[in-house]
Amino acid sequence: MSEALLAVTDLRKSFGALHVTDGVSFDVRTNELHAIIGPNGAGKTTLIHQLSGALKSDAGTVRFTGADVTRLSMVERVRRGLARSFQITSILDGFTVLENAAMAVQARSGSSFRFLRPASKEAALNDEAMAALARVKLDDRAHRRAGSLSHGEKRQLEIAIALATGAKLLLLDEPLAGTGHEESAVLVALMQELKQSHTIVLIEHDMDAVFALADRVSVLVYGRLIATGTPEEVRTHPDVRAAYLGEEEAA
Ligand SMILES: Nc1ncnc2c1ncn2[C@@H]1O[C@H](COP(=O)(O)OP(=O)(O)OP(=O)(O)O)[C@@H](O)[C@H]1O
Repeated sequence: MSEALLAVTDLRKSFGALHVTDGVSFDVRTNELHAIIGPNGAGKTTLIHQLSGALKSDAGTVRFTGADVTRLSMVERVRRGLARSFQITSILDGFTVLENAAMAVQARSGSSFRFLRPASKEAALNDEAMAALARVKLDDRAHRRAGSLSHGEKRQLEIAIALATGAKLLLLDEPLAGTGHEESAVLVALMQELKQSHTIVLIEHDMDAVFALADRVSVLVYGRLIATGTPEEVRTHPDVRAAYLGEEEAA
């Protein structure tokens, strides 16, 4: 767990006069779960968009597997294994769960299945898609319409879609938002398991989940990282307690 899979240096993004990402530098090591926390409006989602390529950075660099990807599009970053778990809106409700995952495999592999005849091509796509669904424990829902899934299951499907793209690093933006207690427990267990094989950058407001899952935590406040460390280091950091975790934690 030492090599940096993702290295972010002095990243910047402004909207008008508002410096939303204000010189952010951090790295994510292979096979770590790195959580980014911060108060509402701190700039977490903007940062994730800059990492995924959904938003162009004004300045700074993003390096992934040693290569500079700062100017690459989102599609090119996904091809290299940097995938954001897409919002629920990107799930195609009218298609089955399996078809949704298979489309992600196809988007990634394009040419790699070209030599197969159509029937075996479809079988190969479906095998990979089923493997991704099995990873998120949705294989028993494979033939249901995606629109019939519960909210939590849709979150699982989003993660399966990211896995099906062949992601090495998963960018997860508030996967627990809007989930109930049971759904949230399923997703936490899933992330616990996924971090054995994947590197994960997690944005999450649920602090119990963050402190249970994260190897390291970075704290973003007004577009700047005020601390990066183990959950314990961050929890006891005086600036973090003052700026973010609040009086009840500091008491
Ligand atoms: N496209 C945009 N144009 C103008 N301002 C924006 C834009 N996107 C984000 N902002 C502003 O940037 C700031 C950071 O927003 P962002 O959504 O990145 O924060 P966040 O930490 O993810 O917040 P939350 O925890 O509430 O999801 C906010 O003040 C927001 O209003």
